[in-house]
Amino acid sequence: MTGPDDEGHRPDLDAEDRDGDDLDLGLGPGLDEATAGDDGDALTWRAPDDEDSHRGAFGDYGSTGAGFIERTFRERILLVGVTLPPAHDDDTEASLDELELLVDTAGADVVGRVLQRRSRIEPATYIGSGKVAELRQLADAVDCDTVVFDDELSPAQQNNLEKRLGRTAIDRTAVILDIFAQNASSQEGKAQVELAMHRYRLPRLRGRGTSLSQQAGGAGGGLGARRGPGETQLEVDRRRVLRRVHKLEAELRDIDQHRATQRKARHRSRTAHVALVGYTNAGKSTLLNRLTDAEVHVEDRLFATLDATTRRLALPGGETVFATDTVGFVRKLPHHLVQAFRSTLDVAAEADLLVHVVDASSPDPELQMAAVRDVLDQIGAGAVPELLCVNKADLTPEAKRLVDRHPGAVAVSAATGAGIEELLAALADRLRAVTTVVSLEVPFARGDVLAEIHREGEVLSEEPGSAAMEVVARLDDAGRARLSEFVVGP
Ligand SMILES: Nc1nc2c(ncn2[C@@H]2O[C@H](COP(=O)(O)OP(=O)(O)OP(=O)(O)O)[C@@H](O)[C@H]2O)c(=O)[nH]1
Ligand SMILES: [Mg+2]
Repeated sequence: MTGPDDEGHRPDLDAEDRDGDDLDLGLGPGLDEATAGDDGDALTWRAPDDEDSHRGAFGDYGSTGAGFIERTFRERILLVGVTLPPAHDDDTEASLDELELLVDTAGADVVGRVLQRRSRIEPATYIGSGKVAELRQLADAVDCDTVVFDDELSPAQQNNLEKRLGRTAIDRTAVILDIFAQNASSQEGKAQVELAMHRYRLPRLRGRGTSLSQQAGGAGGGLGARRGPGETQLEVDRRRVLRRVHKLEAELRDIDQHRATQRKARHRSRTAHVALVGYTNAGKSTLLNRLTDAEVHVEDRLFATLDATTRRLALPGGETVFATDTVGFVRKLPHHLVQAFRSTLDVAAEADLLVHVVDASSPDPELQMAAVRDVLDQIGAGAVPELLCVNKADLTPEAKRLVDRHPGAVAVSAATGAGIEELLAALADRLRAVTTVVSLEVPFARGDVLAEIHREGEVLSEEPGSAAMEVVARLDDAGRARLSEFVVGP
């Protein structure tokens, strides 16, 4: 989001056709309704060539990361949190601590925070109107550029707050989207983030000021930006964003198809698949690097990883599994991101086992674990068996306490390597429990059956016995049933 102009106001705040409540389109419906109208537009509207670049409708965040937070200077930010029953102020403070870390990661400075205890959210302004006036005074006094609210603001709330505060008001979602935009590096990651940003911004598009054609200057003012008869600038803007949304959706569908083909190949090989999941900064990438030669980028930064990396991992006993590192979770992970990152997150839903990595040194590991399970439920991975891996045991004795409280959990330090052998042994054990390893005896003459076992499952060992070939293989229930006459043991 752009910073204030010289008078300390965003230009679009003064646009007369901005009436917040009229613009409250809601997130999903706003998109659908506009989507429906977009097909007709295709006849009268030709995109200028530059539309294909990553230059998004609101700036260049596709490639340079410029998102919601100004990057030419460090914005001064005020945080606002509301305590709703049954939560306590401590919970709000903890959430604001995390928001402060997010804002810092996005590259801005927090200059103060404001808390309000309420029985419910004020529909028009999120906080009470007296509090808004107080907030305005404080914002003026500390000369802040932007106010960040800890929960998602509706487009109307955001609009009303900006009018009354005389400065940019954004929410936690925008901050997280901003960080994702800065960190995306692969083509897929960039497309996913840009899509999430557009979907988030679409219902928040405003009449003037933020006009795309005005912002894009000469390049964007081409044929496509011309208004049709009776069409407002806002409609033109929406149309353009929707075109971009559709293009990104198509691009991601292609990538997803490619991914599905890879998945099918892995599935055919019947090799078990383990996904590393967990809160952001828990040490998932460090752990994958420790377990394999993945060389995934590791950083003491939130959301360092946005792409899934898969590597083969050898377990004690000789079998090999696939292990995938993936994007970290956070409390109140924006719904738009979860949707846009669907194909990346599917890895968890399709895994045979999740290794849930938790940072024992974080302020509240149990809360982070709960947040991770929330997101897992959201992405359809709630029922996948989980092995809890308590990481950063080198930093705190809390790791041992967590393991005691969670039977089956393993404490490790991905950084030092302590506990890794125990983790691998536990992994092998748990995988044995979720897929079936069976022993078979196949007459030497039945090469066809041997071939079938190789096709159906993963052969772990194959040795000639006295009377027949002795095979140990991982099979699913159906394969086991088909080959039952050769099965001699579990
Ligand atoms: N002391 C200590 N630090 C660790 C350990 N594991 C990871 N770290 C550090 O924690 C930070 C985050 O590690 P990552 O592996 O990037 O964490 P991640 O879960 O992949 O994080 P995101 O990809 O951002 O979600 C880095 O600075 C790591 O060096 C550990 O066992 N002990
Ligand atoms: Mg990572």
